[in-house]
Amino acid sequence: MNSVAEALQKVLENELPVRTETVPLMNSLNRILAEDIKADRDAPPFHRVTMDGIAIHSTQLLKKALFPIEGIQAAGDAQGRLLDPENCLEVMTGAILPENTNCVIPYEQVKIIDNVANLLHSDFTENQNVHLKGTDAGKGDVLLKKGIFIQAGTIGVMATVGVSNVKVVKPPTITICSTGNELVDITDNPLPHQIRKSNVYMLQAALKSLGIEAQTLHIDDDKKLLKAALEKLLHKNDILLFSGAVSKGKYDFLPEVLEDLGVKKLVHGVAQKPGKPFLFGRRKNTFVFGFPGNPASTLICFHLYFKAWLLTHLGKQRNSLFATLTEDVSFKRPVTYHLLVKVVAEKEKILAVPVSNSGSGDLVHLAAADGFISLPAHLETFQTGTSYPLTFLTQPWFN
Ligand SMILES: Nc1nc2c(c(=O)[nH]1)N[C@H]1C(S)=C(S)[C@@H](COP(=O)(O)OP(=O)(O)OC[C@H]3O[C@@H](n4cnc5c(N)ncnc54)[C@H](O)[C@@H]3O)O[C@H]1N2
Ligand code: MOO
Ligand SMILES: [Mg+2]
Repeated sequence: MNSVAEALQKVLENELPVRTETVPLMNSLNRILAEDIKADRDAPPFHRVTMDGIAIHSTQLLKKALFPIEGIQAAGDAQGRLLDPENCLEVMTGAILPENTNCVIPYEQVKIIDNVANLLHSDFTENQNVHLKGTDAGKGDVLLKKGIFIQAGTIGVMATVGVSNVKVVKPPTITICSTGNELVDITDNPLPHQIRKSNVYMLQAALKSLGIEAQTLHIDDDKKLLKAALEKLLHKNDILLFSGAVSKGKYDFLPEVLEDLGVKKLVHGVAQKPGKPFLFGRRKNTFVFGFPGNPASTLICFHLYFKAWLLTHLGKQRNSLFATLTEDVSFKRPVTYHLLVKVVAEKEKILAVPVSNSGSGDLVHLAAADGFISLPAHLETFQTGTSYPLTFLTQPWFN
């Protein structure tokens, strides 16, 4: 059986062809940037006043404390000029610094009587309270690199350099398929032996938080129906996400039907808990992920294999993160144990507090976890204070 690292490697080495599209700026939120964004001028574009007050020339500070006011430079006014260096101009935050001045003194530190500003002290320096032109970036500098996830701050940067349409990665076409005769829709009243198909909604939500809308389809545990549905799905999609039907049951037809349809199985079975029967295969440029049906197995495999693969090929730089156990854990089987945890920040450490649960079918405690830490297969005891790789379930763009 594959180790987690081997399975991940076998998934990651499959190239996902990437398409791009240009969208209006506001439609780019939660998408991946597909072009570098450069500064169209210096940032800031002019010497920007950062406090409301008076602007003077700093050479006057040693000579005098009284500065007659010549006028006002407001934000939005074209650059004015101080005519007499012994005078001052009132200036407002956001204004361009007037010519012949180089120092801004806030109103709180002057007293104005009869249109003359009296400095309360002389402890000011050149460029004080001035955000100098080009401090943050020069014209032509790359401000945003392709491959980043577009968030509010990123939108702000693009707006400031006048990008109204932006090139982003086009999401792949994905269908999420549930399998199982026990499953009913969420609007149905399940009979005692039935459950609602929660995995479909969970996967749809996980994709949505990556900015991807997916279709859904339910297929009953029937080999012929599954084959007919799959034949169509393989033609219409870049990616198929299945939940269920990948294990050893009499009605777990997915592996066999995929094989019949020429889908090459590259992974089936991983030495991990949960998620042992995880399946990954491809037919040409259509990729199939078979997540084991138990909810925790489905969501953990989604993050560990599918998301890792997708983001890698969409050009997103990925972070690795470790979290420190807050209690001793033992797990005696020689497989990687993905332990659900709450994540707590304490001083410079990220702590992983185990979330007790009754196994991979326990959706209630899955929802209470922030993520999972992966405890290596070659150890049986994991002591308080030791650290392990953390995958977030709740911070979609972090890992
Ligand atoms: N003899 C063996 N039995 C099982 C093995 C094994 O190795 N040998 N593996 C176990 C493991 S581990 C898992 S995980 C499950 C995986 O099973 P399948 O992927 O075949 O999934 P199903 O049998 O169809 O369903 C399992 C479980 O999940 C529930 N489920 C399925 N889809 C949904 C959905 N959309 N929403 C909510 N819940 C769903 C389903 O009702 C079952 O309870 O197999 C073990 N068995
Ligand atoms: O994926 Mo299974 O948990 O190991 O039930
Ligand atoms: Mg099964």
